[in-house]
Amino acid sequence: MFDIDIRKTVRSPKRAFALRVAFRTDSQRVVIVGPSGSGKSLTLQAIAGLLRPDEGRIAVAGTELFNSATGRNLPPQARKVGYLFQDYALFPHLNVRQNIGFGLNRGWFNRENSASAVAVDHWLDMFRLRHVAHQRPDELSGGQRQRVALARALAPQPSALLLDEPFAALDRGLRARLRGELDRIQRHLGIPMILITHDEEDAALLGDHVVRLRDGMVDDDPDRIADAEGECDDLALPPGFTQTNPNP
Ligand SMILES: Nc1ncnc2c1ncn2[C@@H]1O[C@H](COP(=O)(O)OP(=O)(O)OP(=O)(O)O)[C@@H](O)[C@H]1O
Repeated sequence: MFDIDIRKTVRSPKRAFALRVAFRTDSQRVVIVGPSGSGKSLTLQAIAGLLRPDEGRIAVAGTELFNSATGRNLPPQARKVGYLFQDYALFPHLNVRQNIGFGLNRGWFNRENSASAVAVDHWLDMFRLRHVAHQRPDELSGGQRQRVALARALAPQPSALLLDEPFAALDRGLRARLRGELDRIQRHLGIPMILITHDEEDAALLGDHVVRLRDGMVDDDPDRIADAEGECDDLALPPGFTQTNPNP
């Protein structure tokens, strides 16, 4: 289902980060977990076609999307992958219905045609959004915004779904509910997905295949990941702060 081998070095003026990620799985449900800065988003961007690897090969659901050896590099729109951004990236001046239909109507100015109207109705019902269909993103709750973004990513019927920290902006209760909802919807649609997260609970429920990243590489030793998550424990306090409870 996913055959990924990405090598990419990204550089900022003071630092270079080397991404060397390879995994292959027949599972439809992949979760990439790892600490901040381990290369999760870069990996997802490379699969979506938003970042060109220096070398490697990317194949999803039997379609080769990138191969440095042959020069194949499908543009993002030809990859047919739905991408859910961390901040959802909804269009602020479009209502829920228009956001979901955006990819179906191909452009800002195209009027909704009857086939896409039926399709949008379907997604509004599936995600329980019909009662807010005419509201704009700033008039929605966090959970509703997340469901609109998911419906918009799924509406063009992509061959795979890529989710960048889909629950990060939500509180714990909502997070658990929407995690369950994504679980049901993925099973219902049978769509291959890769989800990236810091949260082991996401990995436990949604990750039939779990890829652990550290420092840009796949790490098969979970204890080392746990160490990395705790790295900030040893940070010095800022000037003027006193530690009131050194051994909580
Ligand atoms: N365009 C870029 N140019 C230079 N360095 C970059 C660029 N994008 C990301 N990086 C660096 O690459 C590393 C991995 O970034 P990435 O966004 O993939 O991390 P992540 O695991 O998704 O982190 P987080 O969980 O915080 O979102 C980071 O150290 C980051 O600073």
